[in-house]
Amino acid sequence: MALNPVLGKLVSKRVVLASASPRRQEILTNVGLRFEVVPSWFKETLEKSSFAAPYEYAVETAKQKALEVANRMHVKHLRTPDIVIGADTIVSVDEQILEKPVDKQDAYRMLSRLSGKEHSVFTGVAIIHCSSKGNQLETEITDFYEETKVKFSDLSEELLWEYIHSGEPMDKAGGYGIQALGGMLVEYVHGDFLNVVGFPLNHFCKKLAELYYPPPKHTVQHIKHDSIPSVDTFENLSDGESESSNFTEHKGAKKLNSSSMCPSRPVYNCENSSSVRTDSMVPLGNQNGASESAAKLPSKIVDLMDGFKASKALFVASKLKVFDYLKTKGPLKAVDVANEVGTSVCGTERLLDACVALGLLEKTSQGYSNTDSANTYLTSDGEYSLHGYIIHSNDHLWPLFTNLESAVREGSRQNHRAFGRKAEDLFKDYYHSQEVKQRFMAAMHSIAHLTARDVATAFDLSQFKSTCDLGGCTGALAHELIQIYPNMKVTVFDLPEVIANISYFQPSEQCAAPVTFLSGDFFKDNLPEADLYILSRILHDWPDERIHVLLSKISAVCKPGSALLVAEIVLDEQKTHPARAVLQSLSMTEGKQRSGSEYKQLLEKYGFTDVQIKITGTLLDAVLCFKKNLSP
Ligand SMILES: Cc1cn([C@H]2C[C@H](O)[C@@H](COP(=O)(O)OP(=O)(O)OP(=O)(O)O)O2)c(=O)[nH]c1=O
Repeated sequence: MALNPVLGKLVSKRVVLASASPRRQEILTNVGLRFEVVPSWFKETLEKSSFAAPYEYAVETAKQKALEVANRMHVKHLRTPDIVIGADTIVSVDEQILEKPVDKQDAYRMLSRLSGKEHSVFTGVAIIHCSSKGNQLETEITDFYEETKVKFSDLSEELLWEYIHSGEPMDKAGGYGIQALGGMLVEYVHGDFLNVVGFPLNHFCKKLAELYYPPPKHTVQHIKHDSIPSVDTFENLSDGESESSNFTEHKGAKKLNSSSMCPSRPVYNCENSSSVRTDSMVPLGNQNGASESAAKLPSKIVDLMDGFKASKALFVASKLKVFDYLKTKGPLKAVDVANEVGTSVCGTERLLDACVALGLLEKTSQGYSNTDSANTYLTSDGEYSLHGYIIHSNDHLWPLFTNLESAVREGSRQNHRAFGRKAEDLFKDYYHSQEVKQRFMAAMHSIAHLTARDVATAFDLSQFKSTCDLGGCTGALAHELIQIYPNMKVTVFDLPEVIANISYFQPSEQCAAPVTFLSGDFFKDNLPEADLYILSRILHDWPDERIHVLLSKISAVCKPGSALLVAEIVLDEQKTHPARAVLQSLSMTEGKQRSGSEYKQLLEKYGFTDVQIKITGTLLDAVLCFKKNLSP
């Protein structure tokens, strides 16, 4: 399926996501969809027993969520969106529908029902194409659902309550979040994982493809609703009235007079429920009146043109500690954030809205708050905080990249232009002031901590009793190695100015076998003895002559059978992917990124053999090789 062209069809449209779910926002943002978020006020109170199947309930709720937003925007704000997307996720077990728990007891009730069993997660989705004729809102509704089967292990009471007390279950259907701690409860998943998290992206894209690239006319069932009934929050409605009005709604077309709000509570008649499903509806071409043959928007190029603005918005919000304030005090209005941070209200509001557009924050009537991933990655104390690396990117890489044109013209690093001093030696530059040193260490720590598990588990390292992480900085990888291989003794070997500053980065709980930190310069000093040496994110930074010194020393100290683990981004053989590595090269260090065969060649040159390369698919790949046994 050609994904980009499908989503590209939405670029020129005003798309609204009628959902407060940060997960849905994240899933759609991640694939580059641009949309506004207008959470629906529709109360999820449809009578469940009146639906023949659980998915019908989810589809109808999704539809009503989207219709409420479309209608509200049209009537109250006179801003008719082109497309409104609504979704509803439910868990179904033993014919019962579970939504979000109302309290901890309710979460307990739900999770104990799911324990040891398979259940279904249904997400209903409604895509509503809107247009405005005179005073009237006209809509065409496409809806569908996706089912994923999930099986839980048997959950002990202790585990169950510990999970409930984590707070995670409360805003999630069925009382669990598969994408986080709840993942530990799950034995298997059959079907679309993202469907469980709240949005069936694959089915959504297929649906868009059907809508925008319809098959030849004779195979398409084309149904047009002239309009849909106005929907309010369905709170004060009489059953009798609503039932009759909704029966006709199921049949299809009805005129909407958007100026007269006419609340109605949809109740499914099971026999007729299938007539409501409008999977095969096709919108009547481009609702903005633009010709279909107009030039296609090059969305990738447009994204690249805007990319620097997005990066800078992230950097500035991080630097101002917006995510930290929102984590502890959110939701906050723009004026409150401005007061906390000491910035202008209008500038702060623009920045916060930009962060919402980028999927980093969410916005509701109570104010702005962090998305889950902002809490995890963007706060300075987040579990996998990237704050240090983001600040390094803003303060160090940004000025260098501002001079990229000169860097390309001259083929050299631009420290003199960016910082008024030459990069005589890469690390002398980083360590010239205490502040810069700490910033650099925080940056290295955040990436090392995030990638530690991938590097430590890329190969089974349990055979090695002693390991030396050369240039291991704060010990993030070393601590992970000890967690995974409790019998391993790990030494971090790094410059004295680094070792003097590591205390801030040590994990609070003491490991049974602590990491040993040793000061030294791996180019000049004797290396400690070890069965396994590690060079993580080192080789790409140094020129060939320095690498020659380093690898010769490691090779000399390595006993036959000992090994060297190199963690780097390994380029493909064409040396153009992954883009992260290629873009990193633009900072013009004297070192370079290498392909798998180049690493193999390099390591074999220094007496290493049996070179194995593991492409992890994450931020760092791993290369393991062994010191050649002496010939008999
Ligand atoms: C089962 C499961 C659900 N969920 C979430 C997805 C949905 O956000 C939520 C179900 O509630 P929904 O009512 O579908 O959505 P919502 O209240 O979050 O947002 P809105 O009504 O504004 O659209 O549960 C997970 O995040 N992980 C899971 O594993």
